Amino acid sequence: MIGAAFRGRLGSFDLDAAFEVPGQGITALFGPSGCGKTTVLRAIAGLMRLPEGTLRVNGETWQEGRRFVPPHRRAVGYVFQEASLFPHLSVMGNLTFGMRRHRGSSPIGLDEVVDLLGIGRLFDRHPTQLSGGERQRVAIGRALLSQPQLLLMDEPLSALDRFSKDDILPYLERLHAALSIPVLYVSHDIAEVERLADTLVLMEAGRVRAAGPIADLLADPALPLIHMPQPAAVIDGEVVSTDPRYGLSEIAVPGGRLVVSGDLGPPGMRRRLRIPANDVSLGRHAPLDTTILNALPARIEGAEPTPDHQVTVRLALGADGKGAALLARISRKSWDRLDLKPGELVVARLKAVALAEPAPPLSTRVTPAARTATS
Ligand SMILES: Nc1ncnc2c1ncn2[C@@H]1O[C@H](COP(=O)(O)OP(=O)(O)OP(=O)(O)O)[C@@H](O)[C@H]1O
Repeated sequence: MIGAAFRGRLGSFDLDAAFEVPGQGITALFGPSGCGKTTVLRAIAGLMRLPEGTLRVNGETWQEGRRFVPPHRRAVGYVFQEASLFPHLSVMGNLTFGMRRHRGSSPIGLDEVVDLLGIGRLFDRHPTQLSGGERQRVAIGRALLSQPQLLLMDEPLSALDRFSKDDILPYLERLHAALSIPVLYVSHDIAEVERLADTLVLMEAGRVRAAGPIADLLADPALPLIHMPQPAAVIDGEVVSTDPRYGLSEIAVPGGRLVVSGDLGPPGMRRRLRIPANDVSLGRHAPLDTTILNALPARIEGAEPTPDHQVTVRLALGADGKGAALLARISRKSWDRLDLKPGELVVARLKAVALAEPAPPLSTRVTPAARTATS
């Protein structure tokens, strides 16, 4: 468990942010520019001491009352927007600088980091000879080799162009799958957050508006995320089977099974699906004759009107309405014509193409089992 509460004033900015999140997985600190995300991260690293603060990280107290563990005594890896590599050192020199070998029960080895981040062939190069994405991968590797108990990432992709971002995201997903180190990830890009985060801390003007599992917050009618122009649901599932003849995979999700384009890996592999609300339509009956592969029963939980004559319908998959949260954005006219109401059972139709996360460029993903085998 990571419990943080910070209060203080920075110039004219008032911070009063408190949250408690799981001590594992990726937690995104998300919110508009200037809401205090970086300030919270710096306070967690101990780089800034706010007058009132409490911080506990997986059983250790780093700040409380007069107790303040100095930054160099906190086992934190920090990755900044721009990779701050030592220009005079090679990639290898940068990776091994400050490398700690024995901390915790399961130290991360150089080979494992190099393999996870795909940086083996860069060893002899200097930072000026690397692309932005490569530099950032090396910076992440260096942070991991300091054997952190907590990895802090402050908009690690924001200085990269779209192409480099797409290049590096799968590596972050691999880290997520392979390592047990908790990550606090600052971003104001919802697409990044939807793809990576397990938990979301939603910040607004120095306060924490909400904190919890990302799937819940995305579909919460009291929060602004569902009212974004293109809201989406994220659903974590597991590969059941693949069908190479049609290039499809079947994914078990809470409340049903979905057919997704592409080979998403061997049975049992965890996969995250992002389903834009605009790609979901609703009907009262299962379609008899359609090109749509996914038509699942779902219960209507509620509906939020939008300013442009549409309705964002909140659904829970499964006939019992106990499955994963799903969103559908439909026209106000369709909502009225079908006379839909909260509590009713409908059939949610999803376009198969809308389900796949961007195709993984790596032929395999490292699973937790693989890490256990190598550590
Ligand atoms: N040392 C400081 N002195 C005075 N004001 C500060 C200081 N550090 C940050 N601020 C102010 O605190 C507010 C929050 O800044 P912070 O960098 O934490 O926001 P952010 O959410 O990370 O923003 P962005 O997404 O743009 O990076 C801003 O208004 C900033 O100007």
